[in-house]
Amino acid sequence: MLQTQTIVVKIGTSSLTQSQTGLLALSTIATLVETLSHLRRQGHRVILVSSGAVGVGCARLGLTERPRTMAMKQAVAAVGQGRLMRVYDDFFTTLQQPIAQVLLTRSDVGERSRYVNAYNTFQALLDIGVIPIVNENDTVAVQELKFGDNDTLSALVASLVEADWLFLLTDVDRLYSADPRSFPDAQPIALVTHMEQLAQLQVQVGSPGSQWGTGGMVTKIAAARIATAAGVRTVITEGRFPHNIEKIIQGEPLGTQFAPQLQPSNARKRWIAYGLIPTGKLYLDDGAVKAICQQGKSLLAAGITTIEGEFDSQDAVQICDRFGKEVARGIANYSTSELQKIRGRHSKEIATILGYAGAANVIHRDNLVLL
Ligand SMILES: Nc1ncnc2c1ncn2[C@@H]1O[C@H](COP(=O)(O)OP(=O)(O)O)[C@@H](O)[C@H]1O
Ligand SMILES: N[C@@H](CCC(=O)OP(=O)(O)O)C(=O)O
Repeated sequence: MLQTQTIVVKIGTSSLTQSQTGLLALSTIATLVETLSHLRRQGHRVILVSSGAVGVGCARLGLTERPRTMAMKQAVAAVGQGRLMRVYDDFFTTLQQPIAQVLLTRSDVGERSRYVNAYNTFQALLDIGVIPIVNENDTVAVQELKFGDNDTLSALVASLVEADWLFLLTDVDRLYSADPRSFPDAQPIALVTHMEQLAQLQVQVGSPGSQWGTGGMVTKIAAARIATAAGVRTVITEGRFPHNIEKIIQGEPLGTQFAPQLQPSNARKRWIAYGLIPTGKLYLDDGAVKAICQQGKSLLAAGITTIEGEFDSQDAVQICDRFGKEVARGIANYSTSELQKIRGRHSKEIATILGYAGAANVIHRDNLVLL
């Protein structure tokens, strides 16, 4: 028997609802509930990240398309989330499986103490055999502080709980070299051992497939990047056949599997990379990019060419090469206004320029995460 695994399963609106009517896909939900309850009874720790609040809310209110304004989306999500949980509770209760609702916003993981608190709550729920059902707290999240899509949210949850598996259930059986709806000859991809492979294969990810889905494959691949960096094996597979989750855990090569990185970053670094919300951007010259990316050095003021955004000391910033490609994230020791004065200058000059002695580096390597 397989040792206890922590398994995060994310199901998208496209799998939870019928494409024509927008009504719930009850047989899919029933099979999903059966599968997850079975995994629980085998001793595994299971978390479900479920979309569908907006989709179900629309169906309940008889709306024929996804609302456009933020306030209306939030209102519709408030209608749908309760309905969705009611359905899950009915199904799971039939199998005597307790569940819990966990609604998160971006700021819940952006602050270290709340992140740690969320971790503790998940562990407590899993310890007592509950399946937490997670969604973004759509009703209160403001645009700038939204995860925006549940693929990303599920990857952050998988990283937070140090899961073994993340399953992204959707309405295609796997990732293809291009969107199979538009390119019927697109080639299926079974295994991705490292993310650069996708660029080498020139995989095209298109736009969301269904009327209700939000992110298409773009957000699923971004999620796979976050999760695999945290050591989580990630699988994109078809939501219509939730039983496949068990087959995949037992080794069947279904869906597209993304191998976990062998040396996952530590919990604090993962939080710096994906929990914190960056408020600025630093552009580096080539020498500085090499120093931080290849030599494991701290970032010095001398290598910074341009600064964007308004941030304070100890805020998170994105670090980009001269082409604007993000190469790392980190916590800055200086604010925007301080950095404007010291960028491009030698560390020894900092005290004279600012009139006080600060840190010798702009971002210490312990606070720096390569992406
Ligand atoms: N390279 C690709 N391989 C597979 N599907 C793709 C690809 N590019 C785009 N897609 C589209 O992504 C859709 C799934 O995304 P989405 O509708 O957002 O689902 P969900 O609601 O499950 O998150 C598929 O229906 C498919 O049309
Ligand atoms: N929080 C939103 C989900 C947004 C989302 O990512 O949807 P989907 O692309 O269907 O996974 C909802 O419950 O409707």
